[in-house]
Amino acid sequence: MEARGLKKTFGSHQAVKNVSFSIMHGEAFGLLGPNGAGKSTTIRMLAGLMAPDAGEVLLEGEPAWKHPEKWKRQLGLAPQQLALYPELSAIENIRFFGGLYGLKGAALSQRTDELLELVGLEDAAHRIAANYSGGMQRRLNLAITLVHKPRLVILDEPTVGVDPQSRAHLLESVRQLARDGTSIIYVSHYMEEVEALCRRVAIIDHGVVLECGVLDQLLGSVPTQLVLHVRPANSVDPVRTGHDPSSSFSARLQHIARRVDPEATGVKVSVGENAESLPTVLIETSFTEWPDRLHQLSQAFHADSILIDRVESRQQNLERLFLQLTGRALRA
Ligand SMILES: Nc1ncnc2c1ncn2[C@@H]1O[C@H](COP(=O)(O)OP(=O)(O)OP(=O)(O)O)[C@@H](O)[C@H]1O
Repeated sequence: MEARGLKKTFGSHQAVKNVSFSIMHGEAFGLLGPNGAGKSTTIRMLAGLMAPDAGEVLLEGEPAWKHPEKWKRQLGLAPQQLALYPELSAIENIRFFGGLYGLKGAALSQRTDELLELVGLEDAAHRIAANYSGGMQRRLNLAITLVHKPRLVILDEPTVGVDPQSRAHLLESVRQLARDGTSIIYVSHYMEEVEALCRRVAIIDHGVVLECGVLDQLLGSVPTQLVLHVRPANSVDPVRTGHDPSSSFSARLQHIARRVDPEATGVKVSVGENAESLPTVLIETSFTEWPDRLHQLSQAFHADSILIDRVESRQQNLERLFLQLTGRALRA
């Protein structure tokens, strides 16, 4: 499936300005962005629930609107708002929605059993959904989405507000789907879920795709960060005795940092960062450069009687990629 140049405006608000990406057969694709980025609007257009103002959705290279039956059969959307009947049990819900897709008899019974097992609701199968926890309702929502065995499943924030047990169940169900060859678009603002499930991602903000590609490659463009926790080697530590304000130690560090990195491109001194309120030194470089930088700094510190207590490596993750792309935290 491909989204090509999708646009959507509500009144004067351009919710989706220009969104393009494609999902390949059998892949788990993450659509990531903060609240209000335009994710739900995009997937509504992908699922044919909303017409774009411009652009189009392609299914196997053909405009999807030309084949509405195929579009409906091949796609399953689990929306953020639950789409189930609370007064029916899990079995009744699955059977009802299965019936809408023409399933009946032994095939419907078998599919119902498979789905109850996939989402782990066998024990609660006969209880009415209104009495389920929020997480169990989300799991039933997923089962209903899958009833017609769609080849592509779109999951819109499937774990928002669910308990840890249901979250684990949902994530395992998604992994199982992926193992079985179902294509998945996983929409979320939980970076760790997208990192755990998806091979490729698109990062969307203010209605545009900021980055799209293989997750590992995108993360490779995030600079390596090492935080050096340092202290003066002298036992009569001026910082601790109060004779010397920590700013003077900080000034020593600044001086060394500028000697090692005159352009101030990758070595920063931050004041009062660690538990002892001592300054820390941040090295930010490409993956290949950090060993040289660390070596230069440790030699300079040694010459100036400064000890490195600890070196902490910060993870290259989606949170930092988003920060690099937008200058903002993803959760903001
Ligand atoms: N039917 C609508 N009418 C008016 N504005 C809308 C409508 N649907 C969405 N919007 C607005 O469009 C923008 C994008 O909304 P959308 O729901 O697509 O974002 P999102 O990335 O899915 O965020 P969230 O995770 O909060 O749902 C938001 O500013 C939202 O308020």
